[in-house]
Amino acid sequence: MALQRKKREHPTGNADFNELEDDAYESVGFHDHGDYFERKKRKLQNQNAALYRGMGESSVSNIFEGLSMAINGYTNPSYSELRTMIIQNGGTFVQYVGKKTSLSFLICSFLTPSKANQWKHHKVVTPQWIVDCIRNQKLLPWTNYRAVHPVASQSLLSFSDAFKEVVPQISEQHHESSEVEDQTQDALPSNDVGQTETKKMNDELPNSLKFLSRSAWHNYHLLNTPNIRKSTTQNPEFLQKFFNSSRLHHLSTWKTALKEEIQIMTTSSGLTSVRNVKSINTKHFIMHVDFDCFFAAVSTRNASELQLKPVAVAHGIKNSEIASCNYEARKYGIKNGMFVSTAKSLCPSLVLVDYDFDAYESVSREFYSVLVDTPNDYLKVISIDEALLDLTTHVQSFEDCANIAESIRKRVRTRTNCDVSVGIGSNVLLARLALRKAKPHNVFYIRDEDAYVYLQSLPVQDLPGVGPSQSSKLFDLYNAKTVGDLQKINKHILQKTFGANYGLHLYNISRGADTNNISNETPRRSISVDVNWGVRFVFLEDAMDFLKRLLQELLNRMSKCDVALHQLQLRVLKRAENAPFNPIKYLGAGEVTPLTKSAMFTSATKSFDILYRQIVNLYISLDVDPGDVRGIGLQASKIVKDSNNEQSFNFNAPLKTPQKKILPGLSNRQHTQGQGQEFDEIYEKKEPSPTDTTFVPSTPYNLPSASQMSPSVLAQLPQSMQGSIKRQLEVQNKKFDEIPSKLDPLFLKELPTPIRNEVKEDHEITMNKRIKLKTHARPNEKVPEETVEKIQQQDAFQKMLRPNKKEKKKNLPQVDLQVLEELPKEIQESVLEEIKLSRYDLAREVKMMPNPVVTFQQKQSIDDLRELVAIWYEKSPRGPNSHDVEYFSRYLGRVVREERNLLKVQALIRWLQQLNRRNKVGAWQMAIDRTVEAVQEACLIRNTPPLVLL
Ligand SMILES: Nc1ccn([C@H]2C[C@H](O)[C@@H](COP(=O)(O)OP(=O)(O)OP(=O)(O)O)O2)c(=O)n1
Ligand SMILES: [Mg+2]
Ligand SMILES: [Mg+2]
Repeated sequence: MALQRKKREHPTGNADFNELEDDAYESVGFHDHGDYFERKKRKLQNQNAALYRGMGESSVSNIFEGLSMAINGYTNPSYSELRTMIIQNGGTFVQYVGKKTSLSFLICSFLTPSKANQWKHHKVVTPQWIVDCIRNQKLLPWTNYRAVHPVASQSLLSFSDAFKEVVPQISEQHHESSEVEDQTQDALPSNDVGQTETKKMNDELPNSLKFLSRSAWHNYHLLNTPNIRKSTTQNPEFLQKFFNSSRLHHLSTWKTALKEEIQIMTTSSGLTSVRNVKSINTKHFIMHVDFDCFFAAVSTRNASELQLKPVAVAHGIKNSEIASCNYEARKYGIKNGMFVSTAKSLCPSLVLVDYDFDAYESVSREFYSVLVDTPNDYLKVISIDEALLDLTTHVQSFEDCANIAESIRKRVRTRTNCDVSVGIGSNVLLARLALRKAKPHNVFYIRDEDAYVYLQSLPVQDLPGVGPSQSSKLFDLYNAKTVGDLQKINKHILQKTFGANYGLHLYNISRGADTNNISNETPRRSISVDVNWGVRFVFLEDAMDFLKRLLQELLNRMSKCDVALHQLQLRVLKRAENAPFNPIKYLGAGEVTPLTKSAMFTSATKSFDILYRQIVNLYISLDVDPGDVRGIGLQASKIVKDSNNEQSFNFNAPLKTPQKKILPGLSNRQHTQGQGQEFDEIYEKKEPSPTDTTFVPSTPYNLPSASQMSPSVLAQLPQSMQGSIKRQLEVQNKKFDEIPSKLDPLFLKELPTPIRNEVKEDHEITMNKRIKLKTHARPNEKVPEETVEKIQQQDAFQKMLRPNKKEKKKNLPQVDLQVLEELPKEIQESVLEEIKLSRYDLAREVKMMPNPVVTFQQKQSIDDLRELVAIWYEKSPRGPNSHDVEYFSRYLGRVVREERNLLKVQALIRWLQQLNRRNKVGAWQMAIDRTVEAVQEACLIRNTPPLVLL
């Protein structure tokens, strides 16, 4: 092909940029980056002009003639090589893209998801297209070189469809739907992103993506498919839709609502009189009522032809779970919770039906109204389809109970067209075991005298609280498979093996004895929001964005209950090591490792800003790669009524025992709302250990535990302060005149290390001096232990009000309580404000909300700052100027102290570390060390734990 040699016009006109050249090539100090961009722009324009001017000699072909092209991001070949190739082969190079429509091609290796979205209707090709076109001397089909994959030609799943995944309204259409799902699965990047492939991809990646982990990288690709993206946490409407479509969320919300309603109904109608049956000697008659295959039965209640066929309720696609299947389906071995694909392999004619949440709710209402109309001593909501009734004062025998049960069954059947089964026994355990036998469509009771023998044939796992680990231990150690085998094991041996309490529990339940009282309601102690489906992040910012939305949801729920929290737990499900990137369940969590981290707040809070800041810290300290997050949740615990901040919150009953401590306590297991059940199982409902807990001083007066409060000191305080402190002490349920003998070790343990050390040190140093002074003891005289302890306690409290050395330097007001008391109230308050500030910097946190954003070279977003840093690094290959390092370190320090944005600081330092990872330039490493040092200093000043930088 003959090479065309002709002079072409500069696309931006024939402007000569020579006169601008003087300063365009000067070296640039880091602090001058504002100018840097302007000069860079001019420099490039000059280079383009030069290229066009000299084209007469260097033009090699006209294959790109008439095409305008721009380059975006990091490319290989480089930006300038590509630019030369385009121009030399007849193309028009567009440096700054104004209107996308006038551009023929955008050349780039990768686009960020948002840019990919912006460019989805344009021709975006990889640099390889330019290279190959030139190599072949013709325009090759660009579609083979797409950098942005088109919105899939496959049928799209709308967001809600992705939850429904298919919409077979009692139909055989699921075959169609499986196809949709299969295509979606095809669109998923394969689980195994091979090393070579990763390397190849990395070579072409722009800097912002180069350092992504394999899992984040995988998610990046996954999320490039718009219909998948819509179904994940990346969708701003995700949470709302998730909760609307989540069966577990519905189940838990219904339960809470039902409990409240039933309590109101039974109290107002006077039907429930649990007090009548208090006596432990009374023989009880307990009834356990539960719908047979609830969802499946409700969904088919008006389709009699389906009732004889095997039917299951599920979202429809093969990797979704069966929520409920009818008893026809169970004949094939199908069970609730099984994957659709497994169920279909067991029974190919299985009919899948969709969820009908409204119908479940209305059927449940009918059911509960039947129960409320049944005379009873106590009615306990177990779930939407299940309840316990205590009939003790209304019946004489099991036969009476069975008659009532039959009547309940009949009435429910008439009203709902669905069946319930009923189990009866003298305690909850026996009623529950009887229910199992009664199912489906029946009533069964176990008399006390028959219980021992009846239980013998049951497998040990049928007993409540006997899980796989206990049953395998029983089998391994004692060859015990059935309850009969268990009955033969000596009580003491059981206690030795399983601990005193659980051993005794096993011994009792194997004999049908159950000490659980039906009316034992545990007060609600926590509220949580958890999401374990559709969670896919690429960048840290994705996780943070989502956590913001999750926190808002948690606060909405808390506000409905009118509570504030003392403890916040961040729960993360991390992809288990070696678990595939694509779990079997579509966008599910797959095999995960649960991680938790908690923050304690000494005074209850519901402030978005305070909580969000802690969440950022908690997330950072968990140090999970965003690409590996498969589930994420927040739990508010140690909740208190917001209005008076004094009582433990309880939905169901008046407060039994006020919480002993505000500080990390030893409360019992927790109840949760929301998507919590599954999470709680995963997290084993355990209280966080102190090492998992960050202590966040958020109380206006950061009290030592109540045990350290001296009444005489309290009495000296101004009225306003006394009131507040007393209220806090009341919550701690301590009498003011109680002075324990020792400093509370738990309190010390929960303080952040620097503060704990300070408190300890202070004690040690001052102890001798003060004790001698206070007791007027002679140098060698031994002061009684008791006196020493008392003085120590008073010191601990006084210390709070005493400015430390740093504060003295800052000329903060010294506190003289008598003077303070005499001051006008406003001034008192402002002085106290200062004290607070000096002690834990809390006042500043509250006053400064929202924190001022500290800008740097007029930039404030992490992305912009990263770009600046990248240019800085690129421009200083042998190391940065020391002034620039100082300048940057000071800036980061301010971000910690003023903007209080640890996330930003962490992102920037990590970014620098990443930039330097490849070349390992010593001078840069020193610069990084210096910035880290500056940041840690700032953390110290701010009194926050040191930043985790790995
Ligand atoms: N992990 C769970 C537990 C329950 N459910 C829903 C579907 C059930 O239909 C309903 C009631 O739960 P049951 O345990 O009572 O199960 P079924 O009523 O379906 O069957 P059974 O006849 O064994 O009670 O709650 C669910 O979707 N997911
Ligand atoms: Mg049921
Ligand atoms: Mg049930």
